[in-house]
Amino acid sequence: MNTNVVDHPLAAALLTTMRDVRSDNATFRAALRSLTHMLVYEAMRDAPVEVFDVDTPVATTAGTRLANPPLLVPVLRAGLGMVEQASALLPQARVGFVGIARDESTHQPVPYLESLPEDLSRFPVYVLDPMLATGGSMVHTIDLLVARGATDITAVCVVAAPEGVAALRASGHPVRLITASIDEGLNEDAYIVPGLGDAGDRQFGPR
Ligand SMILES: O=P(O)(O)OC[C@H]1O[C@H](OP(=O)(O)OP(=O)(O)O)[C@H](O)[C@@H]1O
Ligand SMILES: O=c1cc[nH]c(=O)[nH]1
Ligand SMILES: [Mg+2]
Repeated sequence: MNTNVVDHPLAAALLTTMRDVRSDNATFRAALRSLTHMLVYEAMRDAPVEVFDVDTPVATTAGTRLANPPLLVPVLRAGLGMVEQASALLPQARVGFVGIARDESTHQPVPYLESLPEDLSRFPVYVLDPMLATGGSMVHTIDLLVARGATDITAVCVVAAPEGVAALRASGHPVRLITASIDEGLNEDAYIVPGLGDAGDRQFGPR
């Protein structure tokens, strides 16, 4: 599995704002939006383009556009804070939704929403979720995508735990990972250390 840790001072500063326990909900959401911009920008670096003629006010020249705009899939709730910025960068992208809430005691993913196109065999798919902890929620999401024919999947996560990276790899699914950090690991509550807490709660308040 290909893993790309975005190494950039601006990304590191935004991640620091998100980690900081003193950042309020609005500050956290704003930093997540800006960091999503950087992660998606990096994730799309090698996206195939097609060339077409475009008329400037002066001449005709070669323009480019994405050959195959992706499907964006935010994992609710926390992934909602990433989708507006990703859509702004990719105005032709379609958006599907998956809702999963981790069980606090078992740490297993509990799915509650699935709204996806029937056939994903034609789309690159970008899954948006700030946190990859045990990997259970991401692997469940990717199971859904693969069942609909997806073969080109990118997980865009702000923070990943080594355990989550290993789970993604072990799933054997066709996925690559873009993240701003691979942290130390998980604590006894399966929270990422040092992490940033509960990314859903920090944007929207406790469930
Ligand atoms: O890798 P895992 O161990 O599955 O944990 C990661 C999941 O936990 C968080 O969601 P959460 O269940 O807290 O739901 P929320 O977004 O509604 O807060 C996060 O946004 C991921 O979806
Ligand atoms: O650290 C963690 C782990 C799971 N979900 C979160 O939001 N944060
Ligand atoms: Mg949460």
